[in-house]
Amino acid sequence: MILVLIGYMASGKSTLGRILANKLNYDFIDLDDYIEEKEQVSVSDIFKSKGEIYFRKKETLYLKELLDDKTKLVLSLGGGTPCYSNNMDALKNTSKAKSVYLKASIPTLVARLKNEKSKRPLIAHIETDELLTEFIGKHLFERTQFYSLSDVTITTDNKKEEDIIEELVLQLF
Ligand SMILES: Nc1ncnc2c1ncn2[C@@H]1O[C@H](COP(=O)(O)OP(=O)(O)O)[C@@H](O)[C@H]1O
Ligand SMILES: O=C(O)C1=C[C@@H](OP(=O)(O)O)[C@@H](O)[C@H](O)C1
Ligand SMILES: [Mg+2]
Repeated sequence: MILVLIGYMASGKSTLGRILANKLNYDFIDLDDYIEEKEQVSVSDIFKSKGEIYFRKKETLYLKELLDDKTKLVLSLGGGTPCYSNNMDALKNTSKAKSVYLKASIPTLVARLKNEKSKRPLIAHIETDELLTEFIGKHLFERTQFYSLSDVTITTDNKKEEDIIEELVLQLF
């Protein structure tokens, strides 16, 4: 089984994925970290030097590699992974993978992302909270059609990490 965490930037995929894997005694891989390790360059630097399209190609390549090779894995995707190439089809078409959408509201995402813009190239240049709110609103609207294809959806607003994990385990098994 590969449990795949999906959701917008700062929905908690990387943080919760690590905790979930630990609880289940599964391996944990964060796709962004995996790409950085394989390419020997940070995600931000890939966007800067090679551009987003190059990043999306690598993201698809490594997602498929992990889906083929791994089992007993919690895999946290990047926020854009389900929305490019045929990545969501690849997830839906393997019986090995179960996908979880970590749903968070725009205010929750803004509150988290305003302090963590620098490591996220798509929003690093956005200067005010108002502009960030507007960007996230439109972007999340475009992406929700992909996120909603997940097998399980968990709302995460105002919930502690441990409580989300508990809910997740109950829904998954
Ligand atoms: N349930 C939660 N409650 C409060 N803060 C959270 C929660 N989940 C994640 N965070 C915080 O939000 C930020 C983004 O989390 P992260 O795991 O990096 O998200 P993602 O990988 O989805 O972009 C981090 O600072 C993390 O500590
Ligand atoms: O939403 C996106 O398109 C992206 C999200 C990031 O991951 P997180 O969702 O973990 O921030 C990272 O993959 C890259 O900066 C692009
Ligand atoms: Mg992450």
